[in-house]
Amino acid sequence: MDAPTTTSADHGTSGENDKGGWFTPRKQPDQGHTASGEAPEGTGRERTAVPKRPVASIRPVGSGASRTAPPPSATESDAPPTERVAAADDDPPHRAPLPEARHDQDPQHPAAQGRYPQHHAAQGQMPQHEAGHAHETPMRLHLAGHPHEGQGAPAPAAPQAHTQEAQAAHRSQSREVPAYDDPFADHRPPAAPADNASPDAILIRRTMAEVAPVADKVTSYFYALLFVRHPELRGLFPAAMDSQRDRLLKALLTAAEHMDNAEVLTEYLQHLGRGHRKYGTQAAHYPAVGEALIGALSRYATSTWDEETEAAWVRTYTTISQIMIDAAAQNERLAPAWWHAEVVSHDLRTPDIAIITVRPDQPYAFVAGQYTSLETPWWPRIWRHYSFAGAPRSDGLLTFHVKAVPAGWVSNALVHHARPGDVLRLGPPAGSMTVDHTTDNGLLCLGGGTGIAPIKALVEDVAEHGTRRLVEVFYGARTNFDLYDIDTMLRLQQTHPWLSVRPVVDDRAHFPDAVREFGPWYEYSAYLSGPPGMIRSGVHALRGIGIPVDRIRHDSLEELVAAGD
Ligand SMILES: NC(=O)C1=CN([C@@H]2O[C@H](COP(=O)(O)OP(=O)(O)OC[C@H]3O[C@@H](n4cnc5c(N)ncnc54)[C@H](O)[C@@H]3O)[C@@H](O)[C@H]2O)C=CC1
Repeated sequence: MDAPTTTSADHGTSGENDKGGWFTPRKQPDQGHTASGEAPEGTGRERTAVPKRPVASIRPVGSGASRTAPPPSATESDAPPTERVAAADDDPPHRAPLPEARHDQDPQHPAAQGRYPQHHAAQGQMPQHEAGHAHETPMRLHLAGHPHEGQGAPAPAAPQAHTQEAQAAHRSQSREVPAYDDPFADHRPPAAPADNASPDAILIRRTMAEVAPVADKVTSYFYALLFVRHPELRGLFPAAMDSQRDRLLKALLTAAEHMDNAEVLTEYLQHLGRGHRKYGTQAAHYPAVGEALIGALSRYATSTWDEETEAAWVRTYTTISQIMIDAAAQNERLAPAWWHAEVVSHDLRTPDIAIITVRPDQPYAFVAGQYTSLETPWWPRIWRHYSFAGAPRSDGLLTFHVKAVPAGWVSNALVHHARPGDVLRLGPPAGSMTVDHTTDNGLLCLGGGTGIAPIKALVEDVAEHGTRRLVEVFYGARTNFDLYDIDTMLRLQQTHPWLSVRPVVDDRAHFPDAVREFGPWYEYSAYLSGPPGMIRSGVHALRGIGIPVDRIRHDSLEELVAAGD
């Protein structure tokens, strides 16, 4: 997924715990993992030496109370904040009494003569490939409903070892919890009736309703307050605070709004807390963020803000931050905050799509279908999401499919500048679009464009488990040329008799409709990966052919929609 994650955020830094913030986390922060060794910014062919890890990342945490306050963490200096908001240095608003943190409430070119049918899946022989795109072996495509008859099961493969931590992380992610961001974006529950909502939730929602029309102003003011009061935090943010800057604020507000949905919220916040380790976020940063949050809300919710409301926000933010802090602390024992990964191969498949393989500096456990966040040396602190284009490998290498999109900083750097020897940074694996090995349902997979990457991983995962499961892959592209990885998919089809691959060329965005011509799909679980619009129409098409929503998996639409790079 080429979805940006977190150019912003979140994380401030530094805060010394005893500096009079209105909120003091109950647990004192552990020594943080600050971002360090950032490569010089540039757009050219700078080569970057592998930065040294500043701190051993894995260590016991102990109880929160046993942790000690960290030294100031900002190791990078950056441009001063450009956001200026009137009264940014106003006196802080009236503060409600500090609450105790409530730990107990933790809650994818064949040649142009290709004959892939337009708007429906291909049948018959594949056209030959153009020069530079590998083999010319015509391959016969299966017809839906027949490809698996009389075919044997694939040879069992050795089970892939995963670390306890990766498995735990995988288990912990339900469909209801997108990997990042708004946990309710794809499955937004109906708002709890006012009389079922907690008193704090009612006050929180009242504030949210008032500030909604001026959300942009609240966002600007929030960051201005944060950086003016805590300029040391600015270095943890990207040099350019673009449209993604509000992801932290948005996440916090979303969480606050759904405080009554403790189960989903807790899982979301724990993931959010773990994910923020790669930014160098420390427990002591949370008060600064909380102050800015309250400051911005109180400034713009003028007609509804009162002591009671502020107290509700303080309690709510305290709970939110404590869950994130605890989750990050627990994760410190299990995994590094981030990994360095050296580019070992760079295969430019089309003028704007590259298949990039990297070697992490430490073991990197993940589950097929997941994705990671990735930072390049050219654009420090700008992270983007990419899916692993394969199941875990014994040599530990990881592969990504990257399409350079207009104005895409990270994607253009990766496609047009990255070369073997360059060193990237990776965040932890995330995502729940993974194979459920507890059933023997068939897999109906739709991969649009570079969205074919995680679909390939799912196919490899099924192959490694050695079970007889039918896998039907529809590979959508706007032109034949855009089927940049069809060779690989067809080779997999030749190897695995249970696998059927159907390229679907369509430039009118009707790709998902192809599945309607095949089936039936009653005994299948569906997996969707591609542009947001494809996901939406795909879900619609799949539900229309009788696949229940709980058997349809895809990554967070919220993240895909946010993809600008
Ligand atoms: N690189 C990666 O690891 C991953 C990328 N993605 C996402 O996949 C997308 C790939 O973009 P491109 O390769 O430029 O894809 P694209 O825009 O060329 O579209 C790919 C296919 O989806 C169909 N499609 C596009 N919009 C549609 C709509 N609204 N309704 C129905 N069908 C539609 C197209 O007709 C085509 O068949 C990006 O949004 C990326 O974020 C998703 C998962 C992994």
